[in-house]
Order: sequence, then structure tokens, then C-alpha cells
Amino acid sequence: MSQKITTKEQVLSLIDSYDYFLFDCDGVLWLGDHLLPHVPETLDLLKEKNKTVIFVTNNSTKSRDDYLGKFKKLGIDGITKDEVFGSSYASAVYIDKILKLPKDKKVWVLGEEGIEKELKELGYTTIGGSDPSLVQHGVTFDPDHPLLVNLDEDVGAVLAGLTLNLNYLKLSITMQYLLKDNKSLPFIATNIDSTFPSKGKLLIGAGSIIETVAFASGRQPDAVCGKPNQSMMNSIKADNPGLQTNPKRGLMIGDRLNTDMKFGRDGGLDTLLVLTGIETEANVHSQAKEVAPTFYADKLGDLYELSK
Ligand SMILES: O=C(O)[C@H](O)[C@H](O)COP(=O)(O)O
Ligand SMILES: [Mg+2]
Repeated sequence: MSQKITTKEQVLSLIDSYDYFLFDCDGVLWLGDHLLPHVPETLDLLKEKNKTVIFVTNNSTKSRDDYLGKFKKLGIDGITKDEVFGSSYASAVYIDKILKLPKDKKVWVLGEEGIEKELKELGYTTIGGSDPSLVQHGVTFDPDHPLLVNLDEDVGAVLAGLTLNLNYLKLSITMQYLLKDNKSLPFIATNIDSTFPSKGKLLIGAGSIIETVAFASGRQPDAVCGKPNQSMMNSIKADNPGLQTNPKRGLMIGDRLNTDMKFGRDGGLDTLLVLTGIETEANVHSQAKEVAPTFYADKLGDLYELSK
């Protein structure tokens, strides 16, 4: 049964029990550009106690460098690039190290600049993504659009993730690459989150966008690189031997049961679900014992507020 964090004693005991605090971002630290209450203070409290703080997001719209800029813009200082793991980075590393896509091959991107920047940092050329020629302001769809008719023979993989700038042309070109050469191009997804938490409402998530082209092409992704995939957990453990040796010294803090909580649980960590994103208290109570979060709280900032 998950324990709700509501007292100072619980907070002080929780903080003392862990050396590594892994944070999901959307729905935990912020909702879009809206910082949630007492997040900077909570992070400062953990750093004052010499805790290791790591950020793990499935939101592929930004690169790690972009996230450093967002942290700074929202008043969260002292975060370094090696403390940030995103599904855009995890997907680029997958294409480079697991798929071993040759660097003279291009990647067709259904997604935003975060994916493009991480792939380019590893030496890949991308097409699609944020290409302005794909924007269709008030233009009727042209089934003979050059990018739809003349597929680039140098494309060696399709990478799909979250984009808030979706249109029929981008979906249709993605589908052509998924069907190309008898459906042989590798189909990589950054993550499968069905919804994207925004202030007081749920929006369409990467998983729902990816499902559109998956359903239309009759293909499912060959790999999903974000949480709960353990690739980012393995990278984090490789950087933090103490967590590798004893995962129970780690706490995964997230807002989604089937990604964040599974990611932490499968990595051997304890878990804390916060109710500022996707899940409700009723969802927590409906979880079977073996998959229920270790703890849950109304919001992350309760760790700071209750510690006073
Ligand atoms: O749709 C998505 O991609 C996700 O909802 C979103 O980006 C999740 O980000 P996270 O909560 O892992 O920071
Ligand atoms: Mg989240």
C-alpha cells in the first residue's frame, strides 16, 4: 500500500533514506512553462543535504542543452548537462550505439528541435522535424508535395516523438518512410506517453501521435527509448556507482504510473508519485501491491513545505 507523505517526520525520514533523487520533469517540476510550487526550494534542500539530483524526461521537444536553458529561465540554478537525461538524447544514443546507423545515413524526424539537436551532436543529418517547408499555414494539402513524392534515399531510420507543430503533411511523409522498401526502415519512438500534462488539462502525448502513423502504416516502433525503457537508468547507474551498487539508495519521483513509476521500480529504486500531473489519488489506490508506488504526495513542493 503506498504511503502518502503528509508529515515532517515522514519527509525527514524519506530524505535521509536516499542518496539519489531522480526527477521526472513534466507534471513534477513544471506544467509547460509554469513552475510548480516550491520546486527550486525542494531541489536546494536536497542539494544542501549533499543528495545527488538527476532529471529524466520523456519530453523529446528539447535537447539537454535546451533543458539547461529552461531550468535557468525558471530559476533553477546549478544544473549540469550530465544531470539531465531526455528521451531525445536516449533515442539518438540508441540510433548511434545500438542500431549503429552509419553517419552517412539520414534520420527522418517526426518531432521537434530537441531530437534534431541531439542527433546532430552525434554527427547525424536529419530531415523533417522543424523544417519550415513542412509548415502548412492555410495551404491545402498537396498529395504531390515534393517531400511526399521524392523520398530521400539516404534516410536510414525514422525517429518519432512529441511535436506541438503537427500537421497532415508531416504525418503523411512519416508514413511513406515507414512503408518504404517493404517496411524495412527502422522505426524508433522516443516514448509512448499517451497524454501530455498541461495546466489543469491533459493534452495529446507523443505516444498518441506515434500511434497515428503506427496504425496507418501497420507498424509498431522497433524500439521505444524513453521511460520505462531502462537504457537511461543504465546510463545513470553507470555515472553513479553508488546507485549501481545499491539501487535502494535511489528514489524515482514522477507523475505517471506506466512510465516513471515502472522506470524506477524496474531499476530497483523506490518510487514517489506526485499528483500534479497525470495520475489521481484514486489511481494510486487502485494499483496492485506489487506495482504501487512506495510513496505518493500531492506535489513535490510538499517535501520542502513539510520539512519546515
Ligand atoms: O507526451 C509526451 O512526450 C510526454 O507526456 C511528456 O513529454 C512527458 O515528459 P516527462 O513527464 O517524462 O517529463
Ligand atoms: Mg511527467
